[in-house]
Amino acid sequence: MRIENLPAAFVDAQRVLQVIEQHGYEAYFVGGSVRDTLLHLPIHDVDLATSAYPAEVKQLFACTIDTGIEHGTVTVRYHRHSFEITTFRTESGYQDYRRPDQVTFVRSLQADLMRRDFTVNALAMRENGEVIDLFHGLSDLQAHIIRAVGDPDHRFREDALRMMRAVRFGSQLDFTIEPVTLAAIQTNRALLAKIAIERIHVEFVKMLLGLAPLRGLQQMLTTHLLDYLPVLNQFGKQLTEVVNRPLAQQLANETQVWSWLAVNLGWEAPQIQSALHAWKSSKQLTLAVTKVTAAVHALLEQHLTNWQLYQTGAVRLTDAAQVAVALGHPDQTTALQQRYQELPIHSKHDLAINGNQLIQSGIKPGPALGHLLNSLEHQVVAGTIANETKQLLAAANQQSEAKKAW
Ligand SMILES: Nc1ccn([C@@H]2O[C@H](COP(=O)(O)OP(=O)(O)OP(=O)(O)O)[C@@H](O)[C@H]2O)c(=O)n1
Repeated sequence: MRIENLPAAFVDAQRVLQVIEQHGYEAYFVGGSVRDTLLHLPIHDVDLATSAYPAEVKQLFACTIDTGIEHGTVTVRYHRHSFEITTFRTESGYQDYRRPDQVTFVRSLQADLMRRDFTVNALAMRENGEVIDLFHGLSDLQAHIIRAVGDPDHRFREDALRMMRAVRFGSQLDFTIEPVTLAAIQTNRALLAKIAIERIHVEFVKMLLGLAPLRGLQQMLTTHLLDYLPVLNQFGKQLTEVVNRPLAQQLANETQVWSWLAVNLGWEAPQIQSALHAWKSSKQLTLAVTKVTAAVHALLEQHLTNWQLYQTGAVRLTDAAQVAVALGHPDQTTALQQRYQELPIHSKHDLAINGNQLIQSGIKPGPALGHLLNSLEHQVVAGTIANETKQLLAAANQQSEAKKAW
């Protein structure tokens, strides 16, 4: 089959393919961009595969970057776009990091496609939009099936992360995992123990952001992939209940994913922090999830204070409101944003007084001054004092005197 009118993302890449072909090599679009074009989904990166060796590719373009030359990948900069061009290759038994000594460059497209994970990811496309389908990827795409290319045991032994990827694509695309492939996940699950948590993390989050996240979680439970997921492996019983509760709305970002899990699993701040630490998450994400989860709890119990609104911030408030919706509660996004906008201040910088002004008014520098400023911030947010310099100065001096006398 041939795709007419390729999306705009392919235009410069088509020129790159033409250049390679004009020099006598084969070159194709491969991977996710072909799959997603056929599914009419947005395209992220356009990856190219070629029979030319990296050194040969480099000779053809003015601007190239050696992104992974030992694995056969050269990045070509063309009209301000970047394309990863990878020499056809086969790999044997790479587990976590692609080992150059296990990569063999080949001159055949078929050998390259054969070592790819799933049939829907093993499609190639010529510059003119003609699809090359050596492993029945098109019929699986039409039938919404995730199926390993060839023997699933081989594919999973080559890279155990593919077991997570199967579940991820199943949820992301709302596709069914073909039974033999699914059974092979259960058989090979222990191989996941060798995979770096950072890679598992990416797939797990994409899975929960997908169209069918509960089915994905259910598959992690039934195949026992879950046993190899840090911290969550201790929550099998609770997760069994989670998958039976409907998700009223798709989760929209990673903060929402972890907050939704935290609320479902009853995690408080210390548990969130240790779980996200085990999953090697950034401090920024951990802080966001801690705040959003606390806000969701307060929302559900209907006692979200102004101070909590203030501390959570506008973006995280929307995340909290959306997680509450996903949990089946009414949408409070607009009401919360309005309450937030009406707060007298939105950060410490908005306070009509600062430390220097307090010192000039006779208050001694030191930790007590910091406490005093925090207390003024609290009072302004709570609405018990106006955000007005004179009033704040008077209140500060009064509170500082009262402390001294005490
Ligand atoms: N463990 C892996 C990872 C990738 N691939 C192959 O490399 C391609 C590109 O991989 P990647 O960019 O990780 O995924 P995409 O399929 O492009 O999907 P997405 O960008 O949505 O993650 C895949 O389509 C697949 O053919 C594979 O066979 N095994």
